[in-house]
Amino acid sequence: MTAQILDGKATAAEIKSDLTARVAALRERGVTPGLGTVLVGDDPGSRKYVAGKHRDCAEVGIASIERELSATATQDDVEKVVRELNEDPACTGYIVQLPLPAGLDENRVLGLMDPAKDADGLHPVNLGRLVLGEPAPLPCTPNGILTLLRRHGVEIAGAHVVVVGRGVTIGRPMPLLLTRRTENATVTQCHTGTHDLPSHLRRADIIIAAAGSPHLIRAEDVKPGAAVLDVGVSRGPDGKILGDVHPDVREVAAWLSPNPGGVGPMTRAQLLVNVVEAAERGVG
Ligand SMILES: Nc1nc2c(c(=O)[nH]1)N[C@@H](CN(C=O)c1ccc(C(=O)N[C@@H](CCC(=O)O)C(=O)O)cc1)CN2
Repeated sequence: MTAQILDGKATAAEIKSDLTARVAALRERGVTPGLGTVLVGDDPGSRKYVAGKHRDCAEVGIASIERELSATATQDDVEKVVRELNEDPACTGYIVQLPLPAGLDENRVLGLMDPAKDADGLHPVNLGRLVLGEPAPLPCTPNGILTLLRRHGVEIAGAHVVVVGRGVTIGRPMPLLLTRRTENATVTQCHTGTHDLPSHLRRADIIIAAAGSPHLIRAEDVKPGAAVLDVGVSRGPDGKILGDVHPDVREVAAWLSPNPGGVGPMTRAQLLVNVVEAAERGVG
């Protein structure tokens, strides 16, 4: 078996094309959605992701508001920018690029954001709403993964999904989305403390690998016919992306998300969806 590709790049392009029409409709009503980003420090990966977000904005007609702080920025400096974006009427939604440099309190920064402008769905109020099943902006990578599966016709209802990872952007919220009544998946959450990871992986219909551990998921750990989503981003000595999934998995899985070109573009597309939805809510 050779896996079919879960093509994030093509799916994100479809989403962006739909959003372009919705943004044009908003602009006709005098509303220009604006995405703010807060980038702290000089991590090249974070810089690249933020630049990509603004390129996407330009593509669909969303205005960009960029705030950059140096690696020596203090907690107060970051919080000041967050307060400014909370008050800025041109900013419909914004994100604080994670991770923040060591020494800064990420949770405190996220908690200071206006939940109505939280384009990442990572504010504690919005994560709480997700737990309670109330409407909220959804975290971009988990929601992007669901969209990617749905648009390729991969059955989620009744599937046994193994999520590997427990970080705030993917691992924690992913099972919350998958176990909603609209999705009806059964989830096993694994992490660095899990004993005998392969025994869990082998029972999965869908594997979501977000551990940041290069080639952690090997072909022999994957049930033939499973769908495998590679979310991990590590870098080889040449700077190229090394995903969590070994390339041989292609011969066993029925569906595989490439990395790059799979979940990453979907994360960016879902961010735009959150910004446009916030602007649409604003006009009623
Ligand atoms: N505030 C947030 N911080 C972070 C998030 C997040 O959702 N919100 N997720 C990740 C990084 N991320 C978005 O910010 C992100 C990661 C990857 C991509 C992407 O398009 N990747 C490309 C490859 C790019 C490359 O060559 O490096 C791909 O997969 O094709 C976009 C966004 C952590 N921080």
